Amino acid sequence: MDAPSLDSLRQQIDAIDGELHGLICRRASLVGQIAAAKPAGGLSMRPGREAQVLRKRLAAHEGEFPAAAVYRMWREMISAFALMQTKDLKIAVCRPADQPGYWDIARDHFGCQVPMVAYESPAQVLAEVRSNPATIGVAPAPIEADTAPWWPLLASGEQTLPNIVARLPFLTMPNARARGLSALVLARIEPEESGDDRALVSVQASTAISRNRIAGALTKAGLPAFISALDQLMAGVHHYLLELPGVIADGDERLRGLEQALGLDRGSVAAIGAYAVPVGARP
Ligand SMILES: C=C(O[C@@H]1C=C(C(=O)O)C=C[C@H]1O)C(=O)O
Repeated sequence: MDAPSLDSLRQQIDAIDGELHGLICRRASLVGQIAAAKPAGGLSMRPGREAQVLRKRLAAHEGEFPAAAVYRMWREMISAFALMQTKDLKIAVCRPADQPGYWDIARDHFGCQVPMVAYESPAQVLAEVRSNPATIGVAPAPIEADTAPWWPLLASGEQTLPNIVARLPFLTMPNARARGLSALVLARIEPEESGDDRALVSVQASTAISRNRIAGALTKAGLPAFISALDQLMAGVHHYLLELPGVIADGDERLRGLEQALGLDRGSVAAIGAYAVPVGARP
């Protein structure tokens, strides 16, 4: 049998494009119905649900077409749908002059439609998020070498403070600048379960606490063992950032138990968010 002509192959591609486009429009109208059922005002974004949708696509993917391209296409759709639901959605990105990679990370996640604005420091990003409930922040993920960590600012419990709701990149894009960078997403919504998550708990103390003591206190409070514990000293106060499996709400009584087990005042321990565990690098 003769190989099909280029014309006929292109006709098949045209037919597929028509179907794909039609399906995207159908998806959009379902998102419209979901949006109508959500409470008015505030952010429509559901980071846990988004992570589930993306994990499902990546797990089901096979063939030569790159998984990263599938991922990027879904991110573009989901972000456009998020903007359809929250018209004044905006992304405030901490993109220091010498770190352009954070811009790529944000754009790979939030796509080409949602307005993005660059700021020099995490404190500026936080201020933007606090001044507008429809602004989402992107700030460098904490590292111990940081001399002015931003995450302790999330622990005061004030009304306009956001939560950490995602970690980026969820999937590393092959052509992103500065691969290896990680960022956290800040938004004024509660973190939600995706099925594989890390809760972030901040502990403030006037004296140093050993990792062993933290581990013992977590057990005593009925909390799971920490996966990592970052230790930062700022203005004479020790700040610990604990990563625990799952999602922990700020009102969780076990956090009060942790304060007691560590002999700390009420308010010294705070849940500052959670993120869906990224799938990492895939071709
Ligand atoms: C459609 C929804 O709104 C947003 C868009 C999503 C999508 O396009 O799949 C998923 C989660 C939300 O961020 C939803 O809440 O399900």
